[in-house]
Amino acid sequence: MSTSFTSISAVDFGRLRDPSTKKAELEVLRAAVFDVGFLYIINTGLEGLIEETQAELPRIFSLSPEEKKSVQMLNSPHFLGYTGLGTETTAKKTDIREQFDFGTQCIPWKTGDPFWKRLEGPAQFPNDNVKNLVNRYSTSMTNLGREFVHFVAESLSLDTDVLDQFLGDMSRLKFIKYPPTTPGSQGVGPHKDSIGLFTFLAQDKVGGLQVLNKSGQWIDAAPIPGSLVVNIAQGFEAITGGICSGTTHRVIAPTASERYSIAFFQAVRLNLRLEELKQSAKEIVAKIPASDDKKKRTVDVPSELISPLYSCFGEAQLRNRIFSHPDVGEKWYPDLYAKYKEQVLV
Ligand SMILES: O=C(O)CCC(=O)C(=O)O
Ligand SMILES: [Fe+2]
Repeated sequence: MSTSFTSISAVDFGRLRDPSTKKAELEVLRAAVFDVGFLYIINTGLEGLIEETQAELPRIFSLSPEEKKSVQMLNSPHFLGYTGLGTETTAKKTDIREQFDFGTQCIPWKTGDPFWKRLEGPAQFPNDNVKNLVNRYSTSMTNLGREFVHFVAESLSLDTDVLDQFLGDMSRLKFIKYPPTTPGSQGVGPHKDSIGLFTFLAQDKVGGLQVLNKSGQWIDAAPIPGSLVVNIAQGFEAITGGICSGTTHRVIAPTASERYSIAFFQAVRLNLRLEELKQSAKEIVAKIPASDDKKKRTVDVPSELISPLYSCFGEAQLRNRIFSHPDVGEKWYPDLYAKYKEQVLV
């Protein structure tokens, strides 16, 4: 999707919420979502909560190694918990960051449910303060995310709630710390967000986030205090038949001080099947402002979400998680790990 943009637009939620300015701002939103795939949203009303949560991150990451280990992701069949430095690889290089993955509250998997439903379950919290903060932040982001997809639908002159049918139950929230390191190091390597419909990211003041345009240039997504950076994830890519592909991005590791960020991955409904998706997405795809040439374009990076190998989004996402965290995948899903290892994405 990414054209040769050289800057990233800011979409003003205040103007979207005001009937007298909404129409003009929906145009800005439409161009940002459908031509670039990356944008800032400002004036959401969540500036205070974002600031408060950012301010807590240094304290949370300075918990003792024992406290972190007690909530490690390896404990969780839902891929929720703490992962330490150097355990993640993107684009064949080791990422230099540590993370806590949480999930929004949901009805957990029970015996008899489909196997992929086990992706959803309780989060692990190191203490009650973190639990309260995570739940408060997640609730606000869930509401904001729903409001955002309503505006996206309206920007295409579609019914406001047309995208609601794709929303899932358990969104994922990730606290991330990048420690300072040698110049030119990889915080996280070039990637598209695999899980979710859209990602809503709050970065601190340090910088380092970059977005790839179609000419192969890395464009800085410089910090704007109180804003959220929003980008298309592979769920929305699938809904648009690949026309709106996720935009590749990366983080250059900081050199002088820690960098902290908070990523909210908006859930896609796990029981969504490919056939059902194609059918229900038709109306949306027809309205997307792209050339016929672009409409025919297939997705450039293989995506589990639109592969016929997997029965539904839930299975596709489970496969994705198993490979992103092979130690967790092999521990909790040994049979699937062995099966998926043999498959090549088509
Ligand atoms: O930390 C950031 O600014 C971006 C993180 C990111 O892209 C991701 O975790 O998917
Ligand atoms: Fe990302």
